[in-house]
Amino acid sequence: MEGEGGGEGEEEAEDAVVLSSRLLRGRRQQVDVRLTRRVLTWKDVNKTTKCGNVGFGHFSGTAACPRIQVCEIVAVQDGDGTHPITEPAEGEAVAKQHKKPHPHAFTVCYVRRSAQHRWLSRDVTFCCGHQSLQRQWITAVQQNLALLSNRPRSLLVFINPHGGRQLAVWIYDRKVAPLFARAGISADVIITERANHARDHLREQRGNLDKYDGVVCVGGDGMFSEVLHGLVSGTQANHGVDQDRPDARLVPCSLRIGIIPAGSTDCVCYSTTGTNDPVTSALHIILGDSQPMDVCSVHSDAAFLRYSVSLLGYGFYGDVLANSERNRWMGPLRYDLAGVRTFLSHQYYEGSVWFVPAPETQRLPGVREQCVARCHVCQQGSCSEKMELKHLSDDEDKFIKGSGGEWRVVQGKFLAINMATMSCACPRSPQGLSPSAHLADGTADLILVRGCSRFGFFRHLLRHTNADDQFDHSFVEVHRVRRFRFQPKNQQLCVAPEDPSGAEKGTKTHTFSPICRAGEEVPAQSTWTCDGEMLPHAAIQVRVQGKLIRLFARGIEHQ
Ligand SMILES: Nc1ncnc2c1ncn2[C@@H]1O[C@H](COP(=O)(O)OP(=O)(O)OP(=O)(O)O)[C@@H](O)[C@H]1O
Repeated sequence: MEGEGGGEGEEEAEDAVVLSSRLLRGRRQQVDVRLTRRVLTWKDVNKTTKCGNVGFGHFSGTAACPRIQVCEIVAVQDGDGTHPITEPAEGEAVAKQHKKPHPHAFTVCYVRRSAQHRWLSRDVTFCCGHQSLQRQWITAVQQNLALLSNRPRSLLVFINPHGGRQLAVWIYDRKVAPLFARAGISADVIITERANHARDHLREQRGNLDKYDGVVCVGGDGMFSEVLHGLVSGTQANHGVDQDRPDARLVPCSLRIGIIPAGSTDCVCYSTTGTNDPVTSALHIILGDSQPMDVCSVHSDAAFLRYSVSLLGYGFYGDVLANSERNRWMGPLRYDLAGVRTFLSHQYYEGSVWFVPAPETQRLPGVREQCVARCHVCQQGSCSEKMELKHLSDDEDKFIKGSGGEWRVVQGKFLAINMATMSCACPRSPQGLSPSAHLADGTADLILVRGCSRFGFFRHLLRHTNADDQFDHSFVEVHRVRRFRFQPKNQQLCVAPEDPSGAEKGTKTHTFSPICRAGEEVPAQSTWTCDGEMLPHAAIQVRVQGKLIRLFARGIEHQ
């Protein structure tokens, strides 16, 4: 990450003062302003507060001595910052417009943290005594910013005008484009005209994407999935990798992906930034952070089906999606309706689940340690990302062949089989489906919900929305896995059990519900939901591909 020094000498260089002047902050406040390679800071000359003696880089910012990390500066420009993107209060904006700008002012736009992981862009304006000093300051800050090599300069942006509440174009034009422009990012924008437009464009143009530093999708998880498929498939095609082979080691994508949330769920965005706020996401993109992410490749016996980064769900979640697709016209409300219907049907499905567990060194789910920014679990083996990927894959093979790594099997009747490659947090479930799942540790969490009472299942679901442990039920088991297979028991006549133990043994046939009556034939197979898209196969095999993509995101910061 930018701003992290190497040796002592380098740290000293980063703390050496690049420029220091007495300026006016706004119109009246006299401040001493200092710029190092890492930090811009200032202190009120009329206040006696000590801001650190040697170099401003060593004190933490206070109200009296604010401090901005250079790597969190969005832009510097001349003028007094009457820019609409900082969204000042209405009266403030009007008042500012009527003020005559100071002739030698310059404004620094930077990231400020707000509650619940939201980032805001804020301006601070300094006024210089003469033009040459103003130019000196602007040039010095710009030169510092130019050293931040991770920042994107050129982006390809796809906007889905039909996602979520159909506000994607408005969100991009009003909240994101002005920030990109201010940060000096050029963007080629494509408003999609049909489903899979973005995916097909990325595949077809895969030879012409070198001019971009990344691809941004403005939409929901479905839109992200399109971009993911376009980039991953294109990369494999470029490298001659046959993605139909379930054992193929996929080549990581070189382009990073940015997500501007404008969908119904925005789970990928929420799980990687901690919020679903377009301005926050735009700022993550501008700062050029990199969050590696695991991707699951999903195959049927015959061929490649899809990639997944969040939830593969069979049974409950598969049925919710199938039911909700019929009511797309209802918008996000369709998920509530489908959720209630599916819950009331209380349907379970029989089959066999095989999995290769992750090595014991990798923490098991249940330990509520969240994946956070610069997560030490995901950073294990801190060589280059490509080396790390090779490392993981080699380990994986040894592990699978080795004594502790054989496939394990669980058979039974399941209300839900979920495989979460990330926490799957979203505004409705802030902890997510698997709160301690990691974004880039090469594993996924397999959550098996066996037959249980309707009340028990309700309690389990309810715990997704609060801080209680949703795995703390006798009918839920969780495994951290690297590979997974599912085979449904075909044409099984399923009967909802009153007694969960009866369900486990498959003996009890008494039913309790007017919705699912005794002896009523229910479909023997559910469908899979793969990151919100339906899969037409019940029998699948899945492999976690470690750190296959990178997002423009920092991960969730401690607050
Ligand atoms: N121009 C378009 N017309 C119709 N469908 C589109 C278009 N562009 C993209 N799509 C498809 O729309 C689907 C839904 O889009 P998106 O994910 O943006 O919104 P959402 O489904 O409301 O949100 P979420 O996936 O977060 O629940 C995606 O599967 C995408 O392939």
